Amino acid sequence: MATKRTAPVRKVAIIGGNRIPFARSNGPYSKASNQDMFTAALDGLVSRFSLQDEVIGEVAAGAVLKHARDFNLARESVLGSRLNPATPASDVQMACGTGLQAIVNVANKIALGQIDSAIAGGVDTTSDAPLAVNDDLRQILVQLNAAKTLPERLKLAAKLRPGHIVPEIPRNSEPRTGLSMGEHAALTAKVWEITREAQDELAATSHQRLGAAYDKGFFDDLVTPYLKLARDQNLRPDSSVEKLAKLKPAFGGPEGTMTAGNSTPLSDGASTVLLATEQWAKARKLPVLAYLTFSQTAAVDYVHGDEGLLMAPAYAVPQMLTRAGLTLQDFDFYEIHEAFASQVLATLKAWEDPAFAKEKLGLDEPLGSIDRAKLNVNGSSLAAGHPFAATGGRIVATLAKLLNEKGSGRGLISICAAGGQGVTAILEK
Ligand SMILES: CC(=O)SCCNC(=O)CCNC(=O)[C@H](O)C(C)(C)COP(=O)(O)OP(=O)(O)OC[C@H]1O[C@@H](n2cnc3c(N)ncnc32)[C@H](O)[C@@H]1OP(=O)(O)O
Repeated sequence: MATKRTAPVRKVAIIGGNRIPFARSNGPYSKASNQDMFTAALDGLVSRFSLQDEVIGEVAAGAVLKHARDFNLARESVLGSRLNPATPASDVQMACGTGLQAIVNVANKIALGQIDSAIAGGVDTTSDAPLAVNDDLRQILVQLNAAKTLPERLKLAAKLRPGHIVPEIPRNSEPRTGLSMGEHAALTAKVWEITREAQDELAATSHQRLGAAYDKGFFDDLVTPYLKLARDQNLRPDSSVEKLAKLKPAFGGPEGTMTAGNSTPLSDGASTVLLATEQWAKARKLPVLAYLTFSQTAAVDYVHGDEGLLMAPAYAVPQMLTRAGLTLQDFDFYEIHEAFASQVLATLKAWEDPAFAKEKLGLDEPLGSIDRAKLNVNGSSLAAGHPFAATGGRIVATLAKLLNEKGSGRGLISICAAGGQGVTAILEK
């Protein structure tokens, strides 16, 4: 492994975060739009850090499922918030990696001296998914709109058929394979021989830890109640391996090991993170929770190759460790997004596997195992839910606070994303 450590030009401080509790799809947020939820998360951050009428260097955010009207989602949310309207904003899209990628984008601008402060995050709703009209109807409507004469319009209107009203519903699947994320993950679970018991144990632990963290007030300054929800709706603190063992397979056929309990639920929610230079924070007497020091993206060829769709972090993390001159064991906390319990376990197994190290990573030795007591210590997506683009902000704010509480140390973030991509980062205190 290389030992050279390349420091950023300016340190990127994480000041804090704010999110709304995550809800289950078609639940309490079913009437809220992406803009409603992201504005609520943003305004909660404004209140928390007294940012009323502040001009922030940039707000970056995204949503995986977006209506056409949300082409400028981040900017519209800024205009709907109490930030100064002179705050510029940009939209980001990297599937489930969107939130973390938005954070990395603005962190890089801070490091390079282009801005001094930023807010980044994401939002998603599967309740208010954008339905599209089918291609034939779209063509007729576009032509109707352009038609100049009544006969032209009548001729086009005569082409309308009852079947045209069937909408195109966005599918939670990969366009190039037609398989859902869950079906892809089930293939990977089989390859890596991930057992049902191991998945259920990870899921139960996630619920128990998230519940305990809420009980001890960990989220009091990270989560703002919204639409009568004070905690993540999916959370079942009394979750147990015995209860989870009773659920029937959801992916991978009748013999499949993946269930509704060890897969993330479809969710709605939004998150934000405040980042800045140390000087900006000092000028406002805002303590720094942690610093974002490294990040990495990677992608795998899941279409033609034998790679699992969600295995890109297995590549991004070793690449990042090499650049940072660190080993997988040099961390106090590991935040691995729980898209599915099987995906977390497959990634951990890949890092332990000598053949994967040699053949896929070109390394003499595997990365090795991690201390599981340090993994997702306050729960993760299986318990909290996973509104796709909002997960990165949830994880960064959680980890920064954990490091601040510890007073020192280092945390690893790993997020898998649709399209065979992965986004990872290192936070340090
Ligand atoms: C990069 C990435 O992040 S990829 C990941 C992207 N995310 C996804 O793909 C989402 C995947 N998830 C899904 O599609 C859906 O949540 C599914 C298909 C797994 C499950 O959907 P549903 O069947 O609607 O789930 P539902 O909430 O009804 O749960 C089914 C049952 O399991 C039970 N259950 C769910 N979780 C638990 C739990 N932790 N403990 C005990 N029981 C549970 C429910 O109570 C329900 O029981 P019931 O049938 O008696 O009412």
